[in-house]
This record gives sequence, C-alpha cells and structure tokens, in this order.
Amino acid sequence: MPLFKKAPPKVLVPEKLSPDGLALLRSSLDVDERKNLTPDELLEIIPNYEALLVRSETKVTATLLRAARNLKVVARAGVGVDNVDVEEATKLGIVVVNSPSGNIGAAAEHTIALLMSMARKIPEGCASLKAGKWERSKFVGVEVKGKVLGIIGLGKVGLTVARLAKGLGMNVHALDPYASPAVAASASVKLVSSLSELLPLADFLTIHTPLIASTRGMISDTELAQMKPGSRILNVARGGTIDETALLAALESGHLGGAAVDVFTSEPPAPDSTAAKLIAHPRAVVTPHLGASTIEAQENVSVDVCEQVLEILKGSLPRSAVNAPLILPEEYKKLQPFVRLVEKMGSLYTQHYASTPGGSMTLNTFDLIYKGEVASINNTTPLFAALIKGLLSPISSTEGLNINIVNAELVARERGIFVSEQRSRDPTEDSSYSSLVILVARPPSRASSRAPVASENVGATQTQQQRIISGTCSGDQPLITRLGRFEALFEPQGTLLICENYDSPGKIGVVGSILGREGVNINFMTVAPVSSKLLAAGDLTDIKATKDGTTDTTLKDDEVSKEALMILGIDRGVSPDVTTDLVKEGGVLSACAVTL
Ligand SMILES: NC(=O)c1ccc[n+]([C@@H]2O[C@H](COP(=O)([O-])OP(=O)(O)OC[C@H]3O[C@@H](n4cnc5c(N)ncnc54)[C@H](O)[C@@H]3O)[C@@H](O)[C@H]2O)c1
Ligand SMILES: O=C(O)[C@H](O)COP(=O)(O)O
Repeated sequence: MPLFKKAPPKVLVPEKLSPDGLALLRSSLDVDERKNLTPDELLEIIPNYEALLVRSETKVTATLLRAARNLKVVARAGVGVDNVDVEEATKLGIVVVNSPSGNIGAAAEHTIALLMSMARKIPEGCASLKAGKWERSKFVGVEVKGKVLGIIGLGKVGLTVARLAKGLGMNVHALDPYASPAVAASASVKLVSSLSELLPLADFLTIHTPLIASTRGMISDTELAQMKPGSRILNVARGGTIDETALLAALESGHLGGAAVDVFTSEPPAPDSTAAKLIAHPRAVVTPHLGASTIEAQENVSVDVCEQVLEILKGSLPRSAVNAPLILPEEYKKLQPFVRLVEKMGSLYTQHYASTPGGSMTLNTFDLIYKGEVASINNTTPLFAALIKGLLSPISSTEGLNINIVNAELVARERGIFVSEQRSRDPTEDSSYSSLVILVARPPSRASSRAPVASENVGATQTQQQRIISGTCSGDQPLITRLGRFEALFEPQGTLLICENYDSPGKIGVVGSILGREGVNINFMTVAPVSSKLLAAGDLTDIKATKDGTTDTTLKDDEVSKEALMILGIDRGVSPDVTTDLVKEGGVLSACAVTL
C-alpha cells in the first residue's frame, strides 16, 4: 500500500547528498536533485516542495522560507544550521532537523589529519616532489608527541579530537565553560578557566565551538599575541571564530608557525579577500570545508536526515528537530505509539462529537490525562501537539494547517483550544491496561492554551463523563478503550461507522443490509456496552447524557444497560444519506462515520 494517499510529497535536494539516504526516500517520495541552482532559481521553484534537504552551501533565508508555501521540513545533512534561518522556520511552523552526530568522527579525524600535515609539512613536501624536486632538508617537521594541544570547545568533536590526540601522546588542555569536569577527566583532559590561561600553554590550538555571539572573533590579534612564538593553530569548526585578518598578520610576521584551516567566513572565499590571501600563504594548510567529507559520514548524515524527513511527512516525530523541544532518544520509542494514539483520539473527538447535528467545537477546553506508565514520560509536548493536530485536521485543509510540535501551542491559542495536561502514576483504574490516556471535554474556560503538567490528582474529572475518550497502546498499536459512556476496544484506523443502539437481536442484520445496498463492505465489527463501572455507580443522569451534552429524557432507567455502540470497520466513507437511513430504517439511535 502506498505510504501517502495523494501524489507523493516532493523533496528538493540542491546539494550533493549520499545516495544511501535518498534511496530511502525514493520509494515513497518524489525526489528532485537539482544542483547548482542560483538563489533566484531556488526561490522560484521552492513553492513546489514539501521537504528541502541541504548541506552547508544552500542559504535557507527568511525570504526563501516565506516563499515555500508547502514546505514542512528543512533537513540539514550535517551538524551546523548556521545557513538556515531557524527563527523564521519556527515562526512558519517548518521543522528544521539536522544530524547532530553523523559526522563527528570525520570532523575529528580531519582535524588530526591537518594537525599532522602541518606538523610534518606534508602538503609542501608533496607539491615539491610533484614539481619534480627532491628537497629533503627543506621540509623538516616537528613531532606532536609530548606537545600541548589546546582545545577550545570540548563538545562532541572537541572531545573526540582530545581522545585521538591523547593516543598520539599529546597533553591536552581545554577551555569550555559548559563542559562536564567528569567527562574531561575521563578523557584525561585538563580543563582551564580562561583563554589567557590556555593560549600561552598551547603548541597547537584547535577550535571546536559553534559560531555564536560569544565565539565570533574569539581569536584575534590580542589572543594570537598570547600564543607561543612558532605555535600553530587549527580551525575545523566555523569560519569567523578566528579573525582572518589577524591570523594572516600572525603568519606573515612569523609569530605563528602554521595555520590549518578548513572553514572560512565566506564560503567559497572571494578571490581578493583576506581568506584568499590566507589560503595562498605558504605556511597555511587549507581544505575547502572537507571536515565532514568522508563516505561514512555522508552516509550517516544522509540516512539520518532522510529517515527524519520520512517521519515528518508521515506526521510522526523527528529524532533531531533543531527548533522543537528535545525528545530524548530513549523516550522516542516509548512516546511514538502514544503520539499516534492521542492524534487519533483528537480526530475521533472532532468527527464523533462535532458531527452531532448542531454539534460544534464549542466544548474547546480539555483535560488530557496520562495514567499509569505513560505518566512517566517527561516531555509530553509531542502528545499535546498530536492532540491539537488530531482535533483540527478533520476540519482544516492539510495544506493550510501544518501543525507540528513547533507551532502546536501557537495554533491552539489562536483557535481558542485550552488543554490541561494531568498525570497520575497510580495504576490505571482498569488494571488490564498499564497505561491509559484520557481525553475529557470540559465547559469552556479562559486559561493558558497549555496548562503545565503537574497534578497527581485527577479526581476532578470524574464528573465530566459525557465527552470522554480513553485509549491505550498494545505494543505499537493504539486502541480506543472508551467512547463516551461505552466501554470499547477497537483500533482507531480507517473508516469506522459508529452506531448507538439498543442491543437487540436483528439490529446487525438491518445495518448490514443498508450498507450492502450502498455497496459498502464491512471489514470488522465490535460492540461496546455501557461502562459497567458507570452502571455500578448508578449515576443515571450521567449515563443518559447524549453526545451533544444534553440528557436523554426518553431513555427509561431499565433501558440504559441495554444500550451499546456498534463499531463497524467499513471499506469506504458513506454519505450523510446512509447515516440518516440507518437511523430512520435501521432503528439505530444515532450513526456517524469517522475516518482515522
Ligand atoms: N568542518 C566541518 O566539516 C565540521 C564538521 C562537523 C562539525 N563542525 C563544526 O564543529 C563545531 C563543533 O561541533 P560539535 O558537534 O562538537 O558541537 P557541540 O555542540 O557538541 O560542541 C560545542 C562545544 O563548544 C562549547 N562552547 C560554546 N561556547 C563556548 C565558548 N565561548 N568557549 C568555549 N567553549 C564553548 C560548548 O559548551 C560545547 O561543548 C561546530 O561549529 C560544528 O558546526 C564542522
Ligand atoms: O556542520 C557540519 O555538519 C559541517 O560543517 C559539514 O558541512 P557540509 O555538510 O557542508 O560538509
């Protein structure tokens, strides 16, 4: 069965990405590889695409994002998202994902390769030999063993570089105000507390920070002057962390013994720029942003982001959204089935309750209650977003309403939907389920669109029985366990016909023949009786509550227990005429079709 019901979503790939990831997309998406597009060409075609896959060359500007009417995701096949206007993407509800660790090893190894090249003058020796010369005494290098490597930024790449450098026998000192002393100690790295402490120590200095306000121009004339004469510097992080003019001057004056640079303030550097002069300097070893350019790293990042693109276009959670609350990888597996469940519950709510004649979304204030094991999920933002998406997707065009974890709260606020999330770690009242999610509609009130998850006490909801849906997950499979006053057990999947009726002989046959007349096949059927707990509690007013919140005065007390919901899985949607006939001719109390 195709993954997407309509035409496959279109994906634009304007840069070279490893085919391994793209192969994952091609079976279900329309992948368009268009290299060497000018910014104007990109702007012109971007409205046709739902996903954009880039590396560091494509500038994903605010103008481009605003023009991208159908864009749901920008995937950066790499770490740095400095070429993407993440703030604008967030405002527009476009998810930005990256691959935070796919190229770490490659970047660290490239740093070591440049370090050794610079120490042993490999590029110069190589160029000289290729030019037909044999100049052995000209290219005498230095050993790195026993030398001090200073690292600025002891994150993923910095720490990997530290470990590799320790293997080469170097003494490693690092400056990173946010690094864990325990992690540094585990890699035998001595943490220092300031640049002025680190710079005079280092024989080699390497930068591994992001380019942010505190690191822009972090190494300039003053800092270079504090380094040992003849020391060497490396930048495989981001252009702009080292001031290129100051670096060129320090090389020209002979103060620095060498510089190895993979990244530049402007890429590719303009012909007459300072960076171009730096590149031309004889003691500079340079590469054109090749830190992540290994077959392995490109496979890693490509597969990583392509998987995420598929997830997002299917409406699921991305692993590494840059502009969304972080979902811990260990929570992802646990969360995913519940995200699907809650979205289905929201959609069922709108289609079942809002489809009541005269019904509407007037009950727009909800309790979303997590009970049992699901209550231990710390980050419930994806569940909140799934509810908003489920509630609204049946009543809005998918193009217009691009709800995701990034913009759900804003959309909810704009739509006047208020959700109070509550949790109870107590076992669920129905001990056969280890987790239950309960959605209860409350009379409208003005509150925050998303009240904090806090309460351990969910007793307050017990009187709000009318519009209530509860569900659980069996493995990865969402199941609805309660719909209104009926105890159910069905998969919220496909088109379902939900009929309320008196549980009497022959009813199923009549419904079946009306559907047969219309050429509708029944795939499965289940009957949901009135909740035994409600009957035991004897609150008949509550039991007699109708779907639209009023009380059914025609229902005799002894008839209550005979009521049931008939839930039929059918192979297509049915017209309102069919549901009207079911009530008129089939003798059911109410009927509605939902597609989940
Ligand atoms: N050349 C390439 O192809 C290539 C490949 C991969 C990564 N990178 C770049 O390498 C850099 C590091 O990547 P990462 O994945 O290790 O990032 P990371 O976020 O894991 O690590 C960055 C570290 O810098 C530290 N830091 C932040 N501000 C600092 C400051 N003012 N002083 C000292 N330390 C500071 C942070 O605490 C963090 O530990 C990034 O700029 C990334 O874009 C380049
Ligand atoms: O941020 C990154 O991942 C690196 O700088 C690699 O960039 P690239 O994908 O353009 O090689």
